[in-house]
Amino acid sequence: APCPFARNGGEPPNDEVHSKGNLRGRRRLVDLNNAQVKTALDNIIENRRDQHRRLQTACLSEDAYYAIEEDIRVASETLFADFELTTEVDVDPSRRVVELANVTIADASNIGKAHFFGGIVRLAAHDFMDYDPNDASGGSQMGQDGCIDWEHPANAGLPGLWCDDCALTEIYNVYAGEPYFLSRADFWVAAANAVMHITSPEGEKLDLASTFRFGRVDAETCEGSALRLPESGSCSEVERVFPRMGLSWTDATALLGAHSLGRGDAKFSGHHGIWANSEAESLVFDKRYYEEILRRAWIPRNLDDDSIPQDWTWGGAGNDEDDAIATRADGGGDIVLNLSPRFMLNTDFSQSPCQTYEAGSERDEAAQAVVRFADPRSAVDITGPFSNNNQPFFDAFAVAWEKATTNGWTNLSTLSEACVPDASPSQSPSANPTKNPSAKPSFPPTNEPSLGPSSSPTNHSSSPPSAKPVSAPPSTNPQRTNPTNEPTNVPTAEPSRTLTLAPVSSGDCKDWPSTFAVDGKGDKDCQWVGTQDGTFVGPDSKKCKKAEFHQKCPETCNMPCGCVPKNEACSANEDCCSGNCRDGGKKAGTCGNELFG
Ligand code: HEM
Repeated sequence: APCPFARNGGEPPNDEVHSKGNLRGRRRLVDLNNAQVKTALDNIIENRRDQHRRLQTACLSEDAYYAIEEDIRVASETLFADFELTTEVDVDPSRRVVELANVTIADASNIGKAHFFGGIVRLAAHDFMDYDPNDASGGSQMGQDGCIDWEHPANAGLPGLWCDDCALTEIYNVYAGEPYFLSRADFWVAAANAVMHITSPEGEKLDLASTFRFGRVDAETCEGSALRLPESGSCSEVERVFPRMGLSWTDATALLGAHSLGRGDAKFSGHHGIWANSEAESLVFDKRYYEEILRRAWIPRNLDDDSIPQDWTWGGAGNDEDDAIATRADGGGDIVLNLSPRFMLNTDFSQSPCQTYEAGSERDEAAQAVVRFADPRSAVDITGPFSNNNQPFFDAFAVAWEKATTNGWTNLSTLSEACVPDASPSQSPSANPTKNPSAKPSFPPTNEPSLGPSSSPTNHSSSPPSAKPVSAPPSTNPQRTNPTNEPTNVPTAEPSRTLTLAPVSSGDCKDWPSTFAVDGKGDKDCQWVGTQDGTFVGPDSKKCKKAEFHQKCPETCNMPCGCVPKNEACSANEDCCSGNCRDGGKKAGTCGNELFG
């Protein structure tokens, strides 16, 4: 074939002459605009890639996949082992002590463990939520490519999970080299799958092995990635990001159920607390997130403080308290003793019936999915009680997760039952890590409950790994799909809800008005329960004073209409929607005052 570097008729250049004066180099530079030359260079690069692919393991076995899970389980148990509290604790008098009697040491340990598990799932999600098939301005369409912007505040907390001496990174180093050559992107998905398998309820384990795919190639840069991630401020962020990823409202709603796991941290996002109802529950991947959305009388939090992002909480005990810090008398360090406040983000609420928009709007699909995933036992009272069946949620999650984690890739490979040793050359490419795969990482036991993503920089480096292992491209030659104009919201068949929606609009907040069962008078809406002029003042309402209402569903926007059920004494520190109401030391029966006053 004619030599692309030759000027005269494609004759091969005289190597001796060229090499002496370094003419070959210069000639190449001169000819870079030549299409023929470009093609030749592309071929050379492509050949190099092929070479790498041949060196890559063509196979990832189920054993290896589950070995990752086992490593993560062992790491979590070692890092966050429950510890015995053998000595007295001195509670810091400057901090309020909350429900001290209810807090166990296991809770303190669970905080760290849930954050470790939650952080792993969040890491995978932050990698895939930057996918945009129509925008390759950052170098690619992004998506699950092992690349996130570590410096950006949107990813705050994650560098404490993925750093040179972080447990998760150490586990990865085992699988980054021979014979696995797993990319970071593949590993983050496998690790998140492992977490969901470990933390889902016994007897209902969510095993995503059958939909797991490997072969993604890592990107080393992804400029602008963090700007593509959703912010927590409003429902429209869900609309900005998820349809772009080819996901439906049902998919988005299912993915957000991952918030049943882990926590928000004032240090990182500014949103502090857990979505679940207890530290122990925040360690479980299940449908509680949807139950919580439906069953609580959510009220806005941090409206008056610009330095803290606004979100939602409810009137449960500990939800508005400071942390209580106990110092171990034996010098073992501080222990956070409070139950974390329960919270929801504005974006979480976009999935809730409480913010259903116009009847027939796309968002209604999300509202209905929330009800379906929560699986209330009664079709009329969707605020509970709920079944123990996680299947509707898990089924939808598996579909959405597969789409989200494979977006933009084709020809990814599935796990094999077993891998046959490959006869192909075994020498690994120089770019690949060479760590001995049989050397399992070890995690020193610790008594501190605060390790993990929330730990201080003294325990974990605050920056991502300086020399991130780079994987060879996979043998299956996966490719990025071409930009497509995928349909934005895929309609899904939904069961119909029995309650009638009559949205009330109030600025950005559109509420689904509560209905109240009024003894002997049928259902009444919040407007009726409020004062005559429509100002909603809860217990000050003339009608509320009769205290003969049963609240059917929570108000979330700006209509704090929560009445005390007839003859119900406020004995428990619970919210109105659970049938009881907060006491908080005040007179029984002042639920509305306590919640909304
Ligand atoms: C609208 C989209 C989303 C928003 C606005 C959002 C926002 C947040 C925020 C503010 C936090 C707290 C972070 C911190 O302070 O440490 C968080 C944590 C978390 N997110 Fe999301 N998220 C979204 C989607 C997702 C998705 C799709 C997943 C997974 C499928 C996910 C999984 C998690 C998990 C597991 C945590 C707990 C992390 C931990 O315990 O460290 N999120 N998210």
